[in-house]
Amino acid sequence: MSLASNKMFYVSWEAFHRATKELARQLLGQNFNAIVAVSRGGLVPAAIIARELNIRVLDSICIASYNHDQQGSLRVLKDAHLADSEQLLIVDDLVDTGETAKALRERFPKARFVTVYAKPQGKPLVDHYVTDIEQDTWIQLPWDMELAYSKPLVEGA
Ligand SMILES: O=P(O)(O)OC[C@H]1O[C@H](OP(=O)(O)OP(=O)(O)O)[C@H](O)[C@@H]1O
Ligand SMILES: O=c1[nH]c(=O)c2nc[nH]c2[nH]1
Ligand SMILES: [Mg+2]
Repeated sequence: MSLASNKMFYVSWEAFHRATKELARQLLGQNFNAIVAVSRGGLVPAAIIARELNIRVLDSICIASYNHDQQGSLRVLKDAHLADSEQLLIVDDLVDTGETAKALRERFPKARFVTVYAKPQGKPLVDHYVTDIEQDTWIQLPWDMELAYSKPLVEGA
C-alpha cells in the first residue's frame, strides 16, 4: 500500500514500548538465547525484548525493501552471523506484505519470528505479534515522526 491511501495508524514512543513489552511477555519462558534484529525497524523492539528477557547476545540482518512507502525489490545488505536454531528469536517492527518475513523464514527456518504489528497478508508468517493493523493502513512509527503544532478544530483542518 502507499501513503496515498491516507489511512494512518500513529504510534507514539510510549505505545510502541508498551506493545513491545507485551510481546516480550508473550515470549516469557520460551528460553531464547539470542536475537537477530531485522534492521532497521527491528532494532528498537529487539533492544526492548532483549532487556525484558535478559538476552545479551544480539546480531542484525540488514534488509531494505521500501523507499519510504514504496516497496521495491528486497536487498540483504548484511547477513547475520548467528546460527539458525529454535532458541534464536528474529525480531522486526512489523509485517506488511510478508515479503521480508518470507526471506527471513528461508534464511532462518528453525528460528521464531516475531513482530509488534501485523497486517493480514503477512500475519500467517509470524509466530507472535501484538497488534492487528488493516492492510490498507500505513503504520507511522515514532522514529519517523516529530511533535508539531496542531490547529484548533474551529480553524478547520
Ligand atoms: O512485510 P513487508 O511488506 O516486507 O514489509 C515489512 C518490512 O518493511 C519495513 O522495513 P523497510 O524495508 O522499510 O526498512 P527499514 O526497516 O530500514 O525501515 C519494516 O521494518 C519491515 O521490515
Ligand atoms: O513505517 C512503515 N509503516 C508501514 O505500514 C510499513 N509497511 C511496510 N513498511 C512499513 N513501514
Ligand atoms: Mg524493516
